[in-house]
Amino acid sequence: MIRRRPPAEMAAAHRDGPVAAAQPHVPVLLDEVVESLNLDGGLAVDGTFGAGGYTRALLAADPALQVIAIDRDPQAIANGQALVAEAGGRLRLVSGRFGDLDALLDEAGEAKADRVVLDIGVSSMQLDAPERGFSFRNDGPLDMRMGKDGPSAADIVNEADETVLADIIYHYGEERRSRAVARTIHEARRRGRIETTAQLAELVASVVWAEPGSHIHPATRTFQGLRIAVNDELGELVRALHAAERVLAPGGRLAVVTFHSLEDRIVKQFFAARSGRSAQGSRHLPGGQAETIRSFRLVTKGPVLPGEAEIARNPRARSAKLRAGERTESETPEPLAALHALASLPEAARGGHRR
Ligand SMILES: C[S@@+](CC[C@H](N)C(=O)[O-])C[C@H]1O[C@@H](n2cnc3c(N)ncnc32)[C@H](O)[C@@H]1O
Repeated sequence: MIRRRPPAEMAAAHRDGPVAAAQPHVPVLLDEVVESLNLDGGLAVDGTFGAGGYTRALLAADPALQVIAIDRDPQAIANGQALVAEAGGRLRLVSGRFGDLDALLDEAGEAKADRVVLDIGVSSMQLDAPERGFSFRNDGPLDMRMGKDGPSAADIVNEADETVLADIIYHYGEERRSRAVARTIHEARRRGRIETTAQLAELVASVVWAEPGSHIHPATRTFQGLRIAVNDELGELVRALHAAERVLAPGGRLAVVTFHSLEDRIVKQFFAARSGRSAQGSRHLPGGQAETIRSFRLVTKGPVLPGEAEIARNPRARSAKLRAGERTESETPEPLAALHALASLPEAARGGHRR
């Protein structure tokens, strides 16, 4: 593995080097991500620019690397302009969704990439800004959109059928009391629109009780479910994995960091199918044999987890998992239908959101 600088030195460059600055979002598994990408010049795509933590480290770790960084949040793009200026022509910042990664690359005049990295989820800046409506800890409008387009959480909470709400909260939030939560919301909205995060958190807390000894707020799972639905987070992830598979040059690498089991299951199954570790996605040949197209070789055999020191420094890292693979020379196989199914709600919920 070509490592241009040892991780400690790289981290120091990341903190103190010419492209270092105060950061509101602490990057998770940073050294592990950079190492898993095995940088060697060419073009890297950071699909989740956020506060620029990964992009900054990639630029610092490999002076020959060009980076295209994507984010769907206009605020992240605006904040990133300072880093674009510092990077001396090596960084292009693109507004868009990582699910459209290949189309965005095409628009930037690039057909292939050598590295793709995704750090799934919300940034601390998004979570901590009450006006973005992601958190029940600070009252704010019930928005939760990472971009500024499409229905907000308030639209879904106030307009979706009760069964659709229950499905979102159950499947994307993994909340066992989903039906009770959906019923309570349905009844409350007859009295008026639910507009703020505190209003919703209070409604949820009236029917979901904190587990004994748990510090988790009773509304955590409901908020997670709504956030995933509002931003189509799992659908975006599935589209991005397939897009990365199409754009990566042979020998190119894909690294993905996830923060909960729904996301990790998708990434794990993708790499398992594409590296031939599971039969999913095998093509059946005449005569009945199955042929698996191995489009990736696993770089990480299992998930890479943060160490105790990182978790102590940054508690948000505690549920992070990194998986990485290297693109082989094989053709790009058919998309994995099973992954799209994993990202979708059951039939009842599809299209059930009345606008
Ligand atoms: C966890 S943060 C990334 C933090 C970044 N790695 C850093 O070190 O600063 C995730 C970012 O990805 C963005 N994002 C989430 N889903 C996206 C999507 N489908 N397309 C583009 N950006 C997305 C969010 O807006 C957020 O800024």
